[in-house]
Amino acid sequence: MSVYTSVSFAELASYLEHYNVGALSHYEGISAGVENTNYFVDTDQGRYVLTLVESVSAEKLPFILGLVDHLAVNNLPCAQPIHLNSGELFGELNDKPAVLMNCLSGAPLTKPNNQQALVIGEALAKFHQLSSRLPVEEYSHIPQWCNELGAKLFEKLSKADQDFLSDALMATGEIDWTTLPAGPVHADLFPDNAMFDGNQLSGLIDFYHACSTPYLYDLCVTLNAWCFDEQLNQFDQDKAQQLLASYEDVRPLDPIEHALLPIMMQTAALRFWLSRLRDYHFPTAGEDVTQKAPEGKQRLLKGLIAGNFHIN
Ligand SMILES: Nc1ncnc2c1ncn2[C@@H]1O[C@H](COP(=O)(O)OP(=O)(O)OP(=O)(O)O)[C@@H](O)[C@H]1O
Ligand SMILES: N[C@@H](CCO)C(=O)O
Repeated sequence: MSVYTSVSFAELASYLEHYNVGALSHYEGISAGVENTNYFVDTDQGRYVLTLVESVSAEKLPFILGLVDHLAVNNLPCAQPIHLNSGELFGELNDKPAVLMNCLSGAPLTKPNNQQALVIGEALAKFHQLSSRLPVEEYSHIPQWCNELGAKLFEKLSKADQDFLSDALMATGEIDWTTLPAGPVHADLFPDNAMFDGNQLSGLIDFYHACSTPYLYDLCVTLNAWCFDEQLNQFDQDKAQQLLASYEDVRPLDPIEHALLPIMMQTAALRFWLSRLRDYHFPTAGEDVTQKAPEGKQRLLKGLIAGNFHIN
């Protein structure tokens, strides 16, 4: 469970008076998630999810929540922010930006099956089509981000990992990102950020990594996360092909995107190896904090570089 910021019943009850959601009856910390503080909130009108945003600053929230609103209004299944009585999409509670969302049915996935991967490929392509109508804001150049974080982590690594990191940074740094179609993307569409009722997608959640960057990067984050089993160290090529095909049924890739798919999968694996190393070596203090193991992403990156994990 990740609860970095504790909230009392009285504090929450008073905060909810800024919304038209009824009176608080019960609340509990959510036993999942890594970066933000989440609570289930029950009122006499229903169940909601409150997020105290720890991972990004309040200045980024108009972009992030504006994107979610745009997707939801255009019928992409996703959690919808509840407006405060003032019309705002977020408020402040215990010095943290606070977002109240509708509570989706179903559960986040741990081990997605092929049908669910197919559903997510289609949803992601629709996401990209819809977001391409929005302006490119909050552009994120992932290789530069990796370089900066890699430099901070370097001295914490073994000699072998230092050499491995240097080679990976050099190889992934060679992509020309300016040629790739880009726009606002989710950037963290792991199975635990998709709520499913059986094989039906009830909604995408956790948009706090959203930024503008190439759509291909977002697709590769998703392919890596849905098709590589970190425990078994297995890349499911069939599942990856199905996810990619369902994506391309909606939004076919450009030839340049096809050509850069393998190296972009390496970039996406590198990005999450580094962020997990950061969380391990520079942990954020909290009451109860979940971490994900960096080794899984490093094994994925090694397999992608060796050419053992690929999509035909
Ligand atoms: N709108 C929602 N409806 C139902 N459950 C939700 C909703 N939003 C979040 N949850 C629950 O809360 C959990 C944690 O949410 P979330 O993934 O956003 O946390 P996080 O700390 O930002 O995650 P991450 O690990 O990706 O950084 C989810 O796994 C899900 O069980
Ligand atoms: N989805 C990320 C954690 C949150 O960004 C990971 O699995 O490392």
